Amino acid sequence: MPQEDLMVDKIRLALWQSNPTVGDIAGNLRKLRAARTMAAAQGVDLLVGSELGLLGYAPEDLVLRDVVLDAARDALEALARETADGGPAVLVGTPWRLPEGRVNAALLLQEGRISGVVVKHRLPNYGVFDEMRVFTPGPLPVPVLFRGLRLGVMICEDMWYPEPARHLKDHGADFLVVMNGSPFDLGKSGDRLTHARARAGETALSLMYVNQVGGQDELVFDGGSFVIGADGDVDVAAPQWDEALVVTDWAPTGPVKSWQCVPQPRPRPLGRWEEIYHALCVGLRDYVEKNRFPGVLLGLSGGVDSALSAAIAVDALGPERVRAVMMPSPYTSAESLEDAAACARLLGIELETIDITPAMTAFATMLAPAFAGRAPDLTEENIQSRARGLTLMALSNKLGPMVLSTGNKSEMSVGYATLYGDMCGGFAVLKDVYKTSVFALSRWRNAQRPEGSLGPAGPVMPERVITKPPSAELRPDQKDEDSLPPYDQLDQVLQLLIEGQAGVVEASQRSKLPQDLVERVWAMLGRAEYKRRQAPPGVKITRLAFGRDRRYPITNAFPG
Ligand SMILES: Nc1ncnc2c1ncn2[C@@H]1O[C@H](COP(=O)(O)OP(=O)(O)OC[C@H]2O[C@@H]([n+]3cccc(C(=O)O)c3)[C@H](O)[C@@H]2O)[C@@H](O)[C@H]1O
Ligand SMILES: Nc1ncnc2c1ncn2[C@@H]1O[C@H](COP(=O)(O)OP(=O)(O)OP(=O)(O)O)[C@@H](O)[C@H]1O
Ligand SMILES: NC(=O)CC[C@H](N)C(=O)O
Repeated sequence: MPQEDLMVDKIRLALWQSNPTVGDIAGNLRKLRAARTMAAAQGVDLLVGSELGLLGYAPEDLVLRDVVLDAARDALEALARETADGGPAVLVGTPWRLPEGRVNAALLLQEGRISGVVVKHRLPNYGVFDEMRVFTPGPLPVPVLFRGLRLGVMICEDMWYPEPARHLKDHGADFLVVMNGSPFDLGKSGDRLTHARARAGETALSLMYVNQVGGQDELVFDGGSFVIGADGDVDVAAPQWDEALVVTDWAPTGPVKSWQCVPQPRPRPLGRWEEIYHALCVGLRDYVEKNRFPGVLLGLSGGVDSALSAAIAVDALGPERVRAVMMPSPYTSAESLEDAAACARLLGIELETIDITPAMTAFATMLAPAFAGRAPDLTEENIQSRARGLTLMALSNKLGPMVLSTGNKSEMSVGYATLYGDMCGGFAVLKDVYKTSVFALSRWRNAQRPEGSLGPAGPVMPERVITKPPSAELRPDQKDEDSLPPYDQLDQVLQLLIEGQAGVVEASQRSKLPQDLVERVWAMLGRAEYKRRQAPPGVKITRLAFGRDRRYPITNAFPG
């Protein structure tokens, strides 16, 4: 019977906002089956997943391996057979092999078979994306048929340009369904809505947007799936930062009988600091869980970076999975000892003390002949930082938790950190957070406990940790501002030079700060590239994070 004759007058679609683990096809399939069972219990006709949901986004070079594609195909064929049970059909994202090459695809599974394949047309190849490297682009998409409906399926980047949606509309799409692996950054949810509204407006079609949630290496996915009407109004919104199965009801309405979704109450939108804090917790939690660490350990100095890193770790993993170590030297102040102890107490974590003075003495003795006649300088300061790094790595080797690195974006920008010292570790949760934001997030967390947190209510660090001048305490009376511009100025200039891509003259004009200060920051930024290449990964939250997003040569003789 022709599909049009089967045309339904209402349909129930479930949006499956899932947190897959990249590469875990069997585990992701298990979760998809569980979601389908839940959807079946609610009378769902079609379950819609996120981009490459079976393998997880972003799979990078994994999809170049034939065994991976074979495993994805076997899993898909098994799931397709299961849809003969009369339960919901499934629209699932997966890498797929076609005669033209390896593609980023969406497969419609219904009535025991694969009934449609849609291929991603626009492969993003900028910023953190490298899809041209591993996939062949498909032609402009045409609708897939489901119970007489023409589903206008697009995959992520395809929604960011007008042609795919227009092509689907020209081929009779009843509404648009977009499957996404769209990572979080500040401002991303606004961008998504702008593009979704543009496509809905141009085609006069409603649009369903399904995104992944969870952390994957440096990327974190906020979910935030939604449905908008052709008028651009948000009818349905899934929560951010959590897995969700959202059941939606659709019917042709209005004078022209266009398919629309029945509106639902929407979750409370998150504020700026709350959103960033969630991103950091989810990014760290999933890195630790998906790489199967029992927990984390970190140096707790009494300073704000390690205090905030510890708070995030406790909120994400629970106090019993976070271990802190105070490693005093002769330069450590009584204030720092008190503040580290107070942080640990407030967070409910164990604080161990391991004095690094014996290591400093041992190195001084070992190096004395080689250093004869030379005055102490930065070398000895870095040895302190390295003694701490070595101690933490030894504890990690012996006991199993991953070392949490505490460096922030301001320090990473200008190289204000010791290679193989405080830069050592597996993951740097604050890597993309400027120091001024570290202060703001600390104040925010002291004032409220985030929803879903495994940490305590109430303040997590003494006020003094936030208000005292930052110091590395590697020599008497040292302050960060002896070597760096004040953080409010430094961060303003860095944001202009990095995210704003401004030149020195423009950054000086826009910040109203002296050009020689901006030149100094620009020089430090360039010189520190070698350190950043050796830095641990961390959660991307800004428009331009270090790592895959910003690739400058280390050896770089371009003047200015
Ligand atoms: N282009 C390049 N490619 C590869 N390697 C390069 C390099 N340039 C230098 N190097 C190597 O790197 C070494 C210099 O780097 P490194 O040993 O790290 O030392 P360095 O950058 O000279 O000093 C560390 C800086 O970080 C500050 N710090 C340390 C610890 C904590 C904090 C804090 O407040 O959080 C701040 C400290 O006050 C100092 O300003 C050189 O001796 C050389 O071996
Ligand atoms: N006395 C210490 N005991 C334990 N860890 C330390 C100590 N000093 C430094 N560290 C570790 O090294 C990291 C870099 O610390 P440092 O004090 O040099 O600068 P910072 O960037 O101001 O960090 P923080 O604000 O946490 O002090 C700290 O975050 C901490 O993890
Ligand atoms: N997976 C993708 O195609 C992501 C690209 C897209 N522009 C986004 O970040 O939302």
